[in-house]
Amino acid sequence: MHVIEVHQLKMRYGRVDVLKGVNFNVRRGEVLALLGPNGAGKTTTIEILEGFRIPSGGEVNVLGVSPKEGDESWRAQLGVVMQSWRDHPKWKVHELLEHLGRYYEPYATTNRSRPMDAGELMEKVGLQEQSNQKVSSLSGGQRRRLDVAIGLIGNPEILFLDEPTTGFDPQARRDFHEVIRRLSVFEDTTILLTTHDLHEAEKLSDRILILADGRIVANGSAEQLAEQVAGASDVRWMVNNERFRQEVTDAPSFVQKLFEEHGDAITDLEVRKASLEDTYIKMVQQIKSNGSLDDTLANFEEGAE
Ligand SMILES: Nc1ncnc2c1ncn2[C@@H]1O[C@H](COP(=O)(O)OP(=O)(O)OP(=O)(O)O)[C@@H](O)[C@H]1O
Repeated sequence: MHVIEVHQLKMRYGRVDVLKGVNFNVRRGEVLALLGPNGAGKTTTIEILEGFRIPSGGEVNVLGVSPKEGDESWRAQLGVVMQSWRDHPKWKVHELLEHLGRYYEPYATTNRSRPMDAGELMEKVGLQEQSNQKVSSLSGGQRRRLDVAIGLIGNPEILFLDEPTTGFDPQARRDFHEVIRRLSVFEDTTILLTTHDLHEAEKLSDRILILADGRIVANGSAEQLAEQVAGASDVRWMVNNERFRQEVTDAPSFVQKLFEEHGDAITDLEVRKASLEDTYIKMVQQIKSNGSLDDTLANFEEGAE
């Protein structure tokens, strides 16, 4: 079942078309990463799904409801972590979470208890030591952990995270990844996140969408995206102390031919699969220089979930 459906979504600010017809669906329990260069329209897309912006065109459904018509009980099923919040400075961390949690009490269901326990949540996001601290006294990374906790307090069906790990130290990042994995596996929470950290996207998500030039230009797992870009593997080798390097699509047969040709003269052979970063950079560069993707890369939307 699709809990998010986006069809021909368009958004125009003044004379600029930021979204030119975006299509994608998300299944329950899926973790989806939305990637794209600065200004591509990721926040715009997420905020339309949250009901905070009205699109210029197209159809959007979140839990079967058009966000602009979503009522309080619809909203209570969503968790939202926006790009930056600087609110509630005088509240203590645990008081704020308990206070916000009370809003969700009437929306508990047999399948989903609401709210989450504030104490357990603080532990989950690593804020137990700051429980009695005022929000204004938190560091940037601690404040971001609180933002994530605020997004989770209502035990949401769908969690929207806009660059959630900005300012996280490596341990906080790892803890956060664990929280997301557990939510997806044990709570069947659907998660849509934006990030500029491609390792994070690769590690966390079941599926990746790349938004560029107002459209979804890639849609698939990190491996599927790499396969769609020509030269999916990077082969490096040495023959007679001379270094060689080539990008190839079929690494095993290329390496076999190398050995047939040079035999034992080959040293230092290395085959590296294209990383998500390689794929991403290649796709975005191609769009910048051509205004579109090559035919080989185009029409991802045909196969969009
Ligand atoms: N309220 C607005 N009025 C006019 N233009 C806007 C508005 N909000 C966003 N934009 C423009 O729309 C484009 C997309 O912005 P958006 O914040 O959605 O991009 P993004 O992909 O989230 O970028 P980033 O990675 O930098 O966060 C940008 O060019 C931005 O300047």
